[in-house]
Amino acid sequence: MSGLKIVADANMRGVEAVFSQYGSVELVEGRNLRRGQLEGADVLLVRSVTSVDSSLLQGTGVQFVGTATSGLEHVDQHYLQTQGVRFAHARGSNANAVVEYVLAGIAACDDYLERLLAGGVLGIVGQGHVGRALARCARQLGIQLRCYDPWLDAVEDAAELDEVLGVDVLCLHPELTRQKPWPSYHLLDAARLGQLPADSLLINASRGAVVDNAALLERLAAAPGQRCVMDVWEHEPHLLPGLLEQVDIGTPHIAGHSLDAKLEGTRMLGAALATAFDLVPPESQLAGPPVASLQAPENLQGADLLRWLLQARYEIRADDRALRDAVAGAPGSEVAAAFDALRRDYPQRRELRGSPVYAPAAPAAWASALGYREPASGEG
Ligand SMILES: NC(=O)c1ccc[n+]([C@@H]2O[C@H](COP(=O)([O-])OP(=O)(O)OC[C@H]3O[C@@H](n4cnc5c(N)ncnc54)[C@H](O)[C@@H]3O)[C@@H](O)[C@H]2O)c1
Ligand SMILES: O=C(O)[C@H](O)[C@H](O)COP(=O)(O)O
Repeated sequence: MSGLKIVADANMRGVEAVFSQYGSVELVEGRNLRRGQLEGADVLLVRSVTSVDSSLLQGTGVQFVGTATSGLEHVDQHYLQTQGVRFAHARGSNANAVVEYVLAGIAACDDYLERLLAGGVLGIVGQGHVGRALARCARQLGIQLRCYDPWLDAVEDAAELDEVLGVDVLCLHPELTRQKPWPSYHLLDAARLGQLPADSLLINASRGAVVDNAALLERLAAAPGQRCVMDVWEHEPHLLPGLLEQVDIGTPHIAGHSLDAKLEGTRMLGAALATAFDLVPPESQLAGPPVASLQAPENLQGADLLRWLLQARYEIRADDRALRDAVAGAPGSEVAAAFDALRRDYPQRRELRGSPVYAPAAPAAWASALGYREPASGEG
């Protein structure tokens, strides 16, 4: 079956290259997608900003929904199932991008990188694609870990939540769920925020509502030594007034937005559509342009060298500045549009993983931890 009508979020990299072999591709703005725009559509491809449920799909002919994301709470999967609509997601496509974001955040905040390399402890909540990838990388860097994911039977470096809250750097990577007995919604409420060591770093790159944002604002006011990196916000694209000013680094939900991750998400959906409709696999290989090799400064070693490597491809402070500049002085009603615009027009970011890097002073384990490689001879 081909000649499909495919409606896709315009912010899905490579979507025309992959999907035009299966039919016509119409690009739409995902945040405000309405049922009327799905007239005649067979396939709907979304990102996290589109709620996919009966109010969007009822009465349409959509037979396949794909989301180029890991988080799935914007999709009513039960409704899709009852309607016989096939569903695909892109879990794992952006895991490494988030890992690189988290490490860049740690490296950019005070001396947390030094603390972790000197025996400090990294806590990870959630051991799915992102949490496991972060744990694997941290182990290879020699960092001590405490991991918590009560939904899984086997977790390496497992610890109870109370112990995980007591670490130097706490990273949140659960999916957003209200399901009992272990909901992640408001997992960090006022009481649990109060359990964090007063000089610890909290990083949330999962979903905003995993942390009670009002309680976080109070915590940051009451514990001036508490550091915080926030990529996701409760009720985004709206921000709780005053919260951005209190966090050390704030970004507009772009932790997973490397070009490499976006292309991989599109590729995964193309492969899933081909399987669902028994079509030939996508022809497009969807690789980003080659990246120039990196050469580490010879005078750097230890944490300074690692910090250089972590920031060579991704400057997290630039994303923080862009968000602050965009919302500074903007009336509340314009903050959401500014937040969405930053995501829509996000600059091309490449991953360190797969990059050619010349860093002879780096321990061999770092290359496998971070996934970079030695440049081939003559590679520029
Ligand atoms: N900021 C970004 O750009 C970005 C990028 C990718 C993913 N995400 C978010 O991060 C989440 C994790 O991504 P992933 O790819 O690892 O998803 P995943 O589905 O592979 O893993 C989610 C994990 O969370 C665990 N979990 C659920 N409730 C929990 C709880 N109460 N406590 C601890 N663990 C719990 C699950 O058991 C699962 O192992 C996604 O669901 C998505 O919402 C954000
Ligand atoms: O869940 C995910 O995979 C990420 O949060 C994803 O990057 C969300 O970004 P969006 O789809 O809205 O661009």
